[in-house]
Amino acid sequence: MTEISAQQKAEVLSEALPYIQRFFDKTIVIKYGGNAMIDEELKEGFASDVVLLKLVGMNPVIVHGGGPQINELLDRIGKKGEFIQGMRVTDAETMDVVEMVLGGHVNKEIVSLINKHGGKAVGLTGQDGHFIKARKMYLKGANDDELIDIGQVGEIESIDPSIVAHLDAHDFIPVIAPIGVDREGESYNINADLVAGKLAEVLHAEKLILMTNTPGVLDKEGNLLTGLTAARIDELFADGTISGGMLPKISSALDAAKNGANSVHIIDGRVKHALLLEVLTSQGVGTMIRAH
Ligand SMILES: Nc1ncnc2c1ncn2[C@@H]1O[C@H](COP(=O)(O)OP(=O)(O)O)[C@@H](O)[C@H]1O
Ligand SMILES: CC(=O)N[C@@H](CCC(=O)OP(=O)(O)O)C(=O)O
Repeated sequence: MTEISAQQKAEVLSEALPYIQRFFDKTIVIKYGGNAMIDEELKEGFASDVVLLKLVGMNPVIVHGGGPQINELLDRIGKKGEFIQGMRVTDAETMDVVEMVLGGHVNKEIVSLINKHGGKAVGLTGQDGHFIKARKMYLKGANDDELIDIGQVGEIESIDPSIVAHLDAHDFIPVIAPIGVDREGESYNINADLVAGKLAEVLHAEKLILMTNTPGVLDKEGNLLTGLTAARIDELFADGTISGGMLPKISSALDAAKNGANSVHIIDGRVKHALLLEVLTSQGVGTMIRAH
């Protein structure tokens, strides 16, 4: 990194003032993808950024993924992770692993890192207070009437925002694992992008930030698309530019942009302090998704 002078440092800090004013007391939903949890330095940087945003008066709400971490544990028990349209095929044994990894290890690691940096993080899954109500999801097949069963995967029926709002109001930082529950108490594995998007809607978030492992959405030549509207997204879906895990990500980003989140961004979580750059500087990185 090139050295910057004391004067330049002061200017960077001063540049944050209008953003702090604009986002004071606003909710920022941050999806921390499993692919962005690469090394300790990045994870520490993420945790300290979250604490900084909270201390300057914003309400960060974290939803985390953990896809690669689930794959790692599946590998260890000799099971291969399988995805269809960006969704994990989840049989009963896989669901146990999902609950262990998302509700256990990954959630607790993020909570503990935030707390180490001086925040007051509280870990939750949708089971807590039944706040994420889910039902079994089926994927659409090639023909419209064909439905694909992918096991214990859920789609969101509703999210009760009150627990998160209570935690925010008392200076806690909610850290949410994407597990939902139905009326019978059955757990469902939900794609974390869907939970983050819906949460941003019900909380009327100022920002939804999806942190992943690409510079943003790329076109077929690999160039970064800095802004996308619904019409352009339809074209990119149709010509196959968007695939795999980017499918649910863009769908939920667009739904959130249409239904209540003020601005929606897909950013590169492999960049150190990507969160601070996005929220507190004019160097917003990645792709911004807009309804129109
Ligand atoms: N057009 C595209 N632009 C960028 N990434 C894409 C695109 N289409 C598919 N992808 C894939 O989507 C991945 C991000 O989704 P995913 O693996 O689910 O990440 P996360 O764990 O962060 O949710 C990228 O690493 C890339 O492989
Ligand atoms: C149904 C489904 O696909 N659930 C995801 C939940 C975790 C997730 O979304 O993690 P990333 O954000 O790191 O991809 C999974 O099992 O991998």
